[in-house]
Amino acid sequence: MHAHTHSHSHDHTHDHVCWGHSTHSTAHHHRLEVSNLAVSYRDIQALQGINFRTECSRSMALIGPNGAGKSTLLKSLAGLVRPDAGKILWRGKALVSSSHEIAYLPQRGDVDWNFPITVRGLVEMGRYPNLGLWKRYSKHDEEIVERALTAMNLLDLQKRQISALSGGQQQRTFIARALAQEAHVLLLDEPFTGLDKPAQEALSQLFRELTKEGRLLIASHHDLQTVPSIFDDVLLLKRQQVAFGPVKEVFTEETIKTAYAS
Ligand SMILES: Nc1ncnc2c1ncn2[C@@H]1O[C@H](COP(=O)(O)OP(=O)(O)OP(=O)(O)O)[C@@H](O)[C@H]1O
Repeated sequence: MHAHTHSHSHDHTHDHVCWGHSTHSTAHHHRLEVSNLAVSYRDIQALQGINFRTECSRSMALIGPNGAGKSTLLKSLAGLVRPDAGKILWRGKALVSSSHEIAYLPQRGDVDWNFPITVRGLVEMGRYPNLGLWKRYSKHDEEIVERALTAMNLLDLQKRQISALSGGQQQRTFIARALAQEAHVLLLDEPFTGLDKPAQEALSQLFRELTKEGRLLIASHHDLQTVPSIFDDVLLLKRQQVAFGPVKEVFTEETIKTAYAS
């Protein structure tokens, strides 16, 4: 684990980021390819036959009924669950779970919001994968944390405990941590759940900005109505893949019916 963190710390240059102002575009290298993915928990086949390709600057919704495998797919992309079969390639290589390029935000219910840590403290944790074994938290790290807090409009709240935040503020704190990590790929498990309308609107605006900057966003989502306004692509699933593609093309009455049919 530490060895991975270490080996990744050196390839952290601006040529490798998919956002920013690099003159030679490398965006086409920043592709995520999943082929024939299958995941099971002991005797439960949670997922099989998952196939899709996407890339930086796009956002993708994972849609399906309870137990369809949305969280399982996000966890396998985050390297937290080991697939039984299939491949996950990020930038042409097998995904390494400790890569700082991938950030994972668990479902709200899976987070211990009473854990004693401040907003700033949580965002600073985003720098750890980038530090390597011997490096110290530097001025540069501090600047990145500051920028992430600013971007998420959290400067005024930075000293607050995460337990004393609203749901929307908590989501922004986790996204700020992903920004501090300089993640290219954001994997979010039901980020809109528990947010009121204004907070949802703010979060979808934020999604648009993050993808415009060149990040790849993948989120499980429950509200079918808001899919077209938030996401570019959709993967409908029900333990198996029902459909994948641009929302406009594949998010149809028919595919939705297939995914939700009992
Ligand atoms: N740790 C686990 N051990 C055993 N079975 C699990 C585990 N996690 C998930 N499962 C099972 O795998 C299947 C897929 O679950 P998953 O949580 O991925 O679905 P989901 O689409 O995210 O559901 P929801 O919308 O309810 O969050 C379910 O049948 C679930 O019970």
